[in-house]
Amino acid sequence: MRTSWADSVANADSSAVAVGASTSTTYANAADASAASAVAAPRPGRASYVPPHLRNRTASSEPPVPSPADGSSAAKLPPGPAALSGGNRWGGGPSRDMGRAGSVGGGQGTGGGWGSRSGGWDRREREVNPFANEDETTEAVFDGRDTTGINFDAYEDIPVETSGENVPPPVSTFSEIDLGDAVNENIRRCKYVKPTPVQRHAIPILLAGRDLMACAQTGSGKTAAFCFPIISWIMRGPPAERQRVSRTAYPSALILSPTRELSIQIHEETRKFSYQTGVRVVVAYGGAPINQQLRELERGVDILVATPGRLVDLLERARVSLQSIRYLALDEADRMLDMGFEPQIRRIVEQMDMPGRGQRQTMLFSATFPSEIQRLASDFLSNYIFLAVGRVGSSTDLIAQRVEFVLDSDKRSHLMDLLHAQEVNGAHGKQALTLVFVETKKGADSLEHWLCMNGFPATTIHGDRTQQERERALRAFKSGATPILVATDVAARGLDIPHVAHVINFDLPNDIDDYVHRIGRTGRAGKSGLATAFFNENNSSLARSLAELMQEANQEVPQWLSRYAVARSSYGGRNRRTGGARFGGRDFRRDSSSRSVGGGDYYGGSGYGGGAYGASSGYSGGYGNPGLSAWD
Ligand SMILES: Nc1ncnc2c1ncn2[C@@H]1O[C@H](COP(=O)(O)OP(=O)(O)OP(=O)(O)O)[C@@H](O)[C@H]1O
Repeated sequence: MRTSWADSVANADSSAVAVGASTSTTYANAADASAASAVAAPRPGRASYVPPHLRNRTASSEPPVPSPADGSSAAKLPPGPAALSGGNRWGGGPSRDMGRAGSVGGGQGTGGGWGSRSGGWDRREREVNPFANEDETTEAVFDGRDTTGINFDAYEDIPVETSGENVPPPVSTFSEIDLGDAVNENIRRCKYVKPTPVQRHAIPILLAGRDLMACAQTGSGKTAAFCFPIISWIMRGPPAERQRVSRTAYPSALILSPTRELSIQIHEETRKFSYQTGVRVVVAYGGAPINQQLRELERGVDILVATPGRLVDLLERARVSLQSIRYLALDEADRMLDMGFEPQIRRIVEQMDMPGRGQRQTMLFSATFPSEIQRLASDFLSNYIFLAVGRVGSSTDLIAQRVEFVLDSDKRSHLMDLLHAQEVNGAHGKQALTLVFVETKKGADSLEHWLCMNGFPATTIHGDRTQQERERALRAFKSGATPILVATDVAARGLDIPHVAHVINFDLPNDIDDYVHRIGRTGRAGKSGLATAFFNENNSSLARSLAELMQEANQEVPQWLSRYAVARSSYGGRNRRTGGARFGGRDFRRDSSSRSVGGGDYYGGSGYGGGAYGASSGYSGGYGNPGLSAWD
């Protein structure tokens, strides 16, 4: 495999520049008043992994921890999945939570006292601190720019729509939610001051044990929205049945994501959120040696973060069983259910040993949710709530979008002009990161080479690179050692890279949702960002949806683009977004027309109808063909 020149440079540099996974210094001063440090207790001498719900177990005669007088903690807790079904749905066997610290009399089997898990943390003292060093190093490289341009209040006025039966009310603060002391402490460590809108709505819904399909803008904190409830539930939940078949791991929660890098990132985030809770998180993804992942699994796992391909491998080897799964989260759920992935997901969810819908809690999250995919997704959900924060599939107003008409033959020189201008005016700080999206893996290699030859430090990430190369490239980019990353869609979704100032769509995607995810790599967590797209005749099928999207996001639409959009419409161009300014927080269940098979979708177009999704969208190549795909 080729090793990129830039990577070698970056590799050398990165020994001097440690990479911070996620910096949020803007949220300094965060201190949830109710947060209190979890107290580590002496470690009992146990050799094998013990799941969190059993770790505090002492003598069965231990008195229950009394409920707080003010009724906080347990009193505030809504009934969870177990309570909803009248007890332990998963365990069938004898109750194993007797004497567990935090087990409160009168609870519904779930107990309370989330913050009182005060003993028996056999692993906590050895746990590597996932917060170590991240702020100082990254901020040193980025010149403290994280403190500028923050506008988290930008999300305040965002329209929110929920549908479904008995939707639990939203909360305004983390302390209202009472996720437990240890999680609260981690929220403080993450410097999250208050929940984002999707968190305000989704967390209470999930804590109430409800299934959820949630759609919220890129960079708006969806990861924490599903991680916090999962961690809290596992900390306090009823014991899942664990048949100790040798070497088979029985996770309680499964988080699936479409790319290796995203799974790695979710794992890192989840480790932070669950630090010192005793909840053990393991990641499994393709392209990396399986033996190490097997060893990690053998040590025990509560939350398994995985890509579908590697998970199927582990299931086939009987090294993982899904029979104890109580929480299933699909991140980038619309991608997980598109043509490339759906069969694999169905196999994992419906044909292995995972409890059926209604027997587990299922949560689907994405920034885009085409109605056709919603329809498919409903197979996995039970009496679910649909939550839309912002316009479904819209970009945030925080991202300034520009579209320029550039012929293919002029793209490179135009790119160079942009990069030079960026360098000269320093508009985005001294270490602004630029992410350049191209359509093909070959195109990515060739552009990276050309940039490097012209003195621009670039690296690349795509499906033909080894996993090691991919991770090295991403590290070099994140750290600023190689501030230009040329990428295919493998980097389009979910990646949270704090200092991306500019996303350039060198080649526009065929599908507007891909555009939404790509530009969403900038303008995250309330920060502003810039997205530039090179448009020409070859992209005319995207003109209408692009113009509408820009309009919705209060961006100036060039007249020439409007003309393309109109021309496209009059030729009956397919467009999923002809709903225009209509609020996209729409549950497909409420749109009777969307029920007809092959009919128009919510957006008024027919792009998704009759299976057009995927086939017409460029997914058919890279994503649709698992053999060629990096999506494993
Ligand atoms: N309550 C909060 N306060 C401050 N920052 C937050 C909060 N919640 C999340 N963040 C930060 O916001 C950033 C974006 O979060 P996240 O990656 O979960 O977004 P997302 O909605 O999943 O985006 P995408 O759709 O691109 O996957 C992260 O850096 C995260 O640490």
